[in-house]
Amino acid sequence: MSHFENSEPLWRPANPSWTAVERLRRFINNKHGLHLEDYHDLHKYSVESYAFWLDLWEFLGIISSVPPSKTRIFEQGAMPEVPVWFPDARLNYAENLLFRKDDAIACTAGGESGVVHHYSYRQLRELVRQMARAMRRHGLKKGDRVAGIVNNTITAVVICLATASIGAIFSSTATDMGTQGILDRYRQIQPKFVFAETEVAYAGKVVNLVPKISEVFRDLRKYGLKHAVTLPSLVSRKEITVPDSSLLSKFLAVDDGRELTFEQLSFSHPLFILYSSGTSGPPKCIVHSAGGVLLQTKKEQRMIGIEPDDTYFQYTTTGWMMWTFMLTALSYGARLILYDGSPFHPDLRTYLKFIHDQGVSVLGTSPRFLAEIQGQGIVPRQLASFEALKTMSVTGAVLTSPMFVWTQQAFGEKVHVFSTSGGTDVCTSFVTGCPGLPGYAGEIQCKSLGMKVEVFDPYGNNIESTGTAGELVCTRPHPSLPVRFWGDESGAKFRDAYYSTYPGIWRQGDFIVLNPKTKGLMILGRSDGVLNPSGVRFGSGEIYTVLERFSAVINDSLCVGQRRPQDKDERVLLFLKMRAGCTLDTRLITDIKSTIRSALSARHVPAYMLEIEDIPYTVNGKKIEIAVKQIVSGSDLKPSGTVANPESLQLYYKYRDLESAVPSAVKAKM
Ligand SMILES: CC(=O)CC(=O)O
Repeated sequence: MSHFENSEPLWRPANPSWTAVERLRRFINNKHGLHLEDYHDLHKYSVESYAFWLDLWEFLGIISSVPPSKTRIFEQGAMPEVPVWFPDARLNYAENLLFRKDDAIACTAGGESGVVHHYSYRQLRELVRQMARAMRRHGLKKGDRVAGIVNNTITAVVICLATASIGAIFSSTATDMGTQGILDRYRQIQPKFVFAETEVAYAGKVVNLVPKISEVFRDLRKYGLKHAVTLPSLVSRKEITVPDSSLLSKFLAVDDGRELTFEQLSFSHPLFILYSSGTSGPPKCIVHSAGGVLLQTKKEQRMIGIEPDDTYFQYTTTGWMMWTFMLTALSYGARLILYDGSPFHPDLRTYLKFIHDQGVSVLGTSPRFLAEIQGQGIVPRQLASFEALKTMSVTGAVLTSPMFVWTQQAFGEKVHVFSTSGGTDVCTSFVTGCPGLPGYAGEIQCKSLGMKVEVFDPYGNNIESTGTAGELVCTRPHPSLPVRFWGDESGAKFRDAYYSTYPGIWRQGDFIVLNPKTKGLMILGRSDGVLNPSGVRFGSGEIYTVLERFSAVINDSLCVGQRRPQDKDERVLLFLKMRAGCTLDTRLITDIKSTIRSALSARHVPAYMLEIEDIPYTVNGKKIEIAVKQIVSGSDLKPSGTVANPESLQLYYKYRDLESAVPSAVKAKM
C-alpha cells in the first residue's frame, strides 16, 4: 500500500527565483564556485559540508563581536554526541534580536480582550534596558536561571531578552501549568529569579494565580530562589501584592539609567531550558545554546519565506518551543504578534478577524485549530479577505491530506500552506516547507537545510528509497543539538533519550515515510505509538486521516495499540469522541470500518471502536497516545504536569479488561 496518493501538486510556487532559499543557493554557488541547481542540491551540500553553517552565518548576517574563524567551524566536544560549534566566535542572542532601534513596530500584543498595543523597536529596547539594569542590580549573573510563569505578552519577551543580554538562562511555563508541573521543572533548574503573573483571563474567565504562585515561591526558596517578582494583573493592569515577593514596579525602580549592554558569549553558551513533554515522570530539562537557537531558527524562518516586512503570528503559549522559535523574527526586523488568551473566546470568527485586521502575513497554527474552524462550519474567506496572508505554517501534529486540501481552499490558493515538524529537543524543524517547491497534499515538502534526516528500519538501514515507513533519524550533528540536560552531569540520560536505539545516531521518535518521487515526507505518528497488529506496522496518523471524512459526527479520536501481558499479539483500539448529539452506532462503525478497509487495508481496521468522553492532550496541544497505550496494556500511570486534562486518563483504565468491561452490545457491534 502506498502512503502517497497525490500525483498533482496542491500548491505551486509563483516566483521561486526570489525566495530566500534561492538567494542562499546563489550566494553559496558564488562563494564556493559551485553549481548547486535546486533545493535538493542545496540540501545535499548542507548536510555534507560543515562550511554550510558558516555560509549561513554570513548570509543571515549574524551579529557578533568576534566572528567565527573559517577554519574552526566544528570540533569534537567533551560529549561526542554534542560537538562544539564556532569555538572562536563571541556573540549575544539578545543583541541580534534588538539590532533595530527605530520606530518600526517590533511587537503587537493582542488577545481575547480585544485590546491591542503596539511596541516599536525603540520602545522594546528601552523596556529590555530597564529590565536588564534592574536584574543586574539585583544580582543576576551569567549562567543564573531566570524562570517565568508568564503569558505570551510583551513583558515575557522583555524578561527573556533582558536575561539573555546578561548571559543568564531563561525558562518559562504557561500560567495554566499546575503547581506540580511547575515545581517538577523549576526545582530541577533552581532559578535565582522567578517572574510570575498574578491574574490572567482565559476563555473569558478571570483566573487568580496568587495561591499557586505563592506556593511555588515558597517551595523554590528551598531551591535557591532569591527574587520572586509578581507582574501586574493582565485583567485590571493593577499590581497585586503577594507575600514574600516584589512588585514589578519596585523591582524595576532600581534602574540606574545606564545603557543596555550585551555580554559577549560563546556560541554554545546556554540560552533556554525547555522541557520534554513526558507524560509520566519528571520532565527532562533540555538546555539549548544561544548560537544554536539563533542560527537554526533564523535559518528556518528565512527559508520558509519570512521577510523583514512581514507580520508573523505564531499562536503559542510561553510553555511551547514555538514561543522561543518565533522570537527570532525580531532578529531581521519583522513584526511579531503576541497573543494572550484563547482563540475560541469570544469566538473563532473574532480571532480570524484579528488575523486579518492585523495584516498577518505568516501564520503559525496547528491541525487541531484548523479542524475546529472546519468543524464549526466557518468559511474563513467569507469573514475576511486575508489579503496579507502569504504563508501558513502548520505544526504540533500531523496535517493530514484532507486537512491540507481544506486549508488550501479555505484560505486561498495563493497562500503557501505547509506542515513542519521538529520539536523541543532541537528547537527547530527537521522537515519543513519551502516556498520554492511544489506542495503535495499530506506531504511535508522537504528536509530542512543542514538536517541530515534519514528513515531507518529497526536494524539501522536507510529505507527511504523504498517508500517504507521507519524511524526519523538525524545522522549528522547540527548546531541546535541540546547542549545537555540540566542536572545530567554524566550525559547518561541524554544518551538514553536520543542515542540508545542506534548508537551515535539521533532518533527523534517519529514514524516517517519519504515519497521517493516527490522527496516529500509524511509523519505517521510517534514511533512509540506505532501500531503493530500481526506484524503490520502503521501510524495512528493514517487512521486519523481517514476519520476526517467523518468530522461532522466525530469530534476527536485516539488510536492506540493494546498488548497486555496475557496477549500474544497487539490489537488496535480506536477511541472516538463524538460531537454533541451524535452517537457511535452500528451503522457508523460499519461505515468507518469499510472506509478504513478501502482507504488503507483490512489489516488497518481496529479491533475495537469505543466511544469516549475525552481525549488526553499535553499542555502544548499534542494527543497523548503513549500514556493511553500503557494504561490499556496494564500499566498504572501517575500523570505528569504536562497533561492538560489528567482526569481524562482515568477514562481508559477500564479498557484494560475490555472483554468484561465493555457491554456485549458494544462487542456485538465490532
Ligand atoms: C516544530 C515542531 O515540531 C513543533 C512541535 O510539534 O512541537
